[in-house]
Amino acid sequence: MTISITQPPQVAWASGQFTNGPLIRKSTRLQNLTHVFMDEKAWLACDPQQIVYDVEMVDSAPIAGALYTGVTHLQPGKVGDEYFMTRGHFHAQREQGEVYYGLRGSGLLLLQDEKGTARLEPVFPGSVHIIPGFTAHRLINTGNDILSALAVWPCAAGHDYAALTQGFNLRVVEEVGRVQLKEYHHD
Ligand SMILES: O=P(O)(O)OC[C@H]1O[C@H](O)[C@H](O)[C@@H](O)[C@@H]1O
Ligand SMILES: [Fe+2]
Repeated sequence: MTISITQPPQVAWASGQFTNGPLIRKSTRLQNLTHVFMDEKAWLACDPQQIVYDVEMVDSAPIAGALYTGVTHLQPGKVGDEYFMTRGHFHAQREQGEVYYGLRGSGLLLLQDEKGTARLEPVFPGSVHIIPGFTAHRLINTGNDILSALAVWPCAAGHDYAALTQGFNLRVVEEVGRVQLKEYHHD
């Protein structure tokens, strides 16, 4: 019998930084987020090269039944008065869920079902978010520090961005120094 000990990937809980493991990294910049923020003029006035979020995920084989693990690091900032956020998506395989764990910073997880009903959960170090199937999800950074959250999701889930071209119905903005929610419908 041969026994082998394999070093697993390691993540530092306080920062969400991986220190080991086969990793894939992807940066999303303001220029990649066309029609994502409400204020088009403010978006055009921003530095297109500015990174909004980085995703670092464990490079695992997408075989049947497998899961992906990754950390999203969302920068603090705003476009106009709207806080930085991820693009957000439905899963291509709609029934597939996902789990997010807040690691650092503070923000909101926006969840929107297929009828367009939206709700929010606060994200903070240690928060656990069960994202059901048939639910679009987006992270929003309402704090002054990087918001980092670890995600675990089925490889089979895939991403469907096109289904959200009308955007999310709920927007999170800063008004007179406070976090405010706004209903928003694309015309
Ligand atoms: O795909 P986005 O909406 O840009 O979000 C960025 C990433 O956030 C999380 O880490 C999800 O688990 C990933 O599947 C997703 O790709
Ligand atoms: Fe997802």
